[in-house]
Amino acid sequence: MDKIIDGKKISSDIKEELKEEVRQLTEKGISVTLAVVQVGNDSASTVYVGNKKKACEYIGIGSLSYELKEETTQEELLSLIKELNERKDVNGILVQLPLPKHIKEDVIIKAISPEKDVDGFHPENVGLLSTGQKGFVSCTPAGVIELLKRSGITISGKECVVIGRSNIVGKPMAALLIREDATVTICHSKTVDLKKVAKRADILVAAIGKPKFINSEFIKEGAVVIDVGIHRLEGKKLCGDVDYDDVFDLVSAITPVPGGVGPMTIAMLMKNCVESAKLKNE
Ligand SMILES: Nc1nc2c(c(=O)[nH]1)N[C@@H](CN(C=O)c1ccc(C(=O)N[C@@H](CCC(=O)O)C(=O)O)cc1)CN2
Repeated sequence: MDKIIDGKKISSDIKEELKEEVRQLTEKGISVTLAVVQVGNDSASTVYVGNKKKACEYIGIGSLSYELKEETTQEELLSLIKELNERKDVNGILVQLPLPKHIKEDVIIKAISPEKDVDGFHPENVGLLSTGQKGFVSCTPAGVIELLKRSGITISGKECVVIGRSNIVGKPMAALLIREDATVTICHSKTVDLKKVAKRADILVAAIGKPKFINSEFIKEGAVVIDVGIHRLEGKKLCGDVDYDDVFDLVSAITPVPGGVGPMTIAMLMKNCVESAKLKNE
């Protein structure tokens, strides 16, 4: 097993597999189309949306692009989603987050048809995951599971600690680890003695949103460390929630930032798009 978990390589393997799958679907007359919606011009979102469209193009997934201005109202966005829900030629809808402050994310997420919710954010899909049923799973945590499995890291029976309880990462991450038969603890800002709890982890998932917050004092020797954070430091260098250099000698495996979990988010989105097209044509 490599010590550095290469998300770039693993995501690129997944994209190759999906390319072949889409080729076979096309032969059967099944097309895959993702509608990509961005409201406003947050620079990071523009990069992510651009990378999603590039991935679609590479795999052979059609993409429809909607670049809406910052002042777009919630009603206008809801009306676009209604139109996309009804379109027979669209099987996936993605609304890039964060949305401008005047638009309620939960209202928008709920408006997307669960069958087209390739982000896995709709409460119906979240409910299916937490009750152990089939549905779309949020791409970042799904990507973490895929990284672990494809790196030969056993999850079953392991003590896993997830730091962060967001609806998009922390909570679905915990549900997925439970589904893989891990023993899971979720920590958050009110956790008493975070270092002590984190040090229990065989697999530690950091999704706190604080640059280089996790140092060697949080790590048990030999732990696997998965860093979900992405922060742009002054001078534009990227780092994660984990102080990579400080923990490196202690861990048995670790995801870098960039090149770890980030690229997996897009690969898993592509996987969900292909899945939704297959389900529609069953
Ligand atoms: N509708 C959604 N919005 C957002 C999601 C999401 O899954 N669905 N997740 C994040 C942003 N995100 C995808 O949209 C995302 C973040 C990071 C990466 C990535 O590949 N990161 C690279 C570094 C890229 C860079 O140079 O900035 C890496 O870690 O190697 C992909 C997707 C919030 N919004």
